Amino acid sequence: MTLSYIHRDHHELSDAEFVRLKHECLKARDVSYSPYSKFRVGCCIITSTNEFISGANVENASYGAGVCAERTTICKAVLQGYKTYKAIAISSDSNQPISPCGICRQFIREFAPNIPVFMFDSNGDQYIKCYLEDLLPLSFGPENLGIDPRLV
Ligand SMILES: O=c1ccn([C@H]2C[C@H](O)[C@@H](CO)O2)c(=O)[nH]1
Ligand SMILES: [Zn+2]
Repeated sequence: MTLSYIHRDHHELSDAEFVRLKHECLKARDVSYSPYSKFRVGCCIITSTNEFISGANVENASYGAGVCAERTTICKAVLQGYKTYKAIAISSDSNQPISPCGICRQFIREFAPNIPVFMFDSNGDQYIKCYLEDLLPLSFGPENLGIDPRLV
């Protein structure tokens, strides 16, 4: 299990990438549409070609139709042509880092089987970093169906 709390070793990313990832992830909360839960979540991903793409949760009067920040962000990236990622970050207004729900773990897994997941508290002072494989062990993915998402 690779799980670490409140630390400084964001080794896959440069310091500049980490700072930007955090900033864009926190800023993304501003576009959250969450009038029902009033729980704003922001997300940012860095694509394998170093684009930063952000999103937020979008809720619905039919509550179950709401979409989490992680999935709006990934959909945005895919629709812009980016299907492989090197990091994902999420934040909310909670003073504790929050972690992606089960559906989002599966959604991330489709395009990024084992990227680092950074979970920030509301002001970005503290974060948890772990890997997707730890959040979703023994996962099912496109390879099991003979598909390579990069080639689709
Ligand atoms: O990791 C998470 C957890 C929750 N939410 C959203 C879903 C809903 O809009 C609100 C409350 O659950 O937060 C996310 O976007 N990502
Ligand atoms: Zn989710």
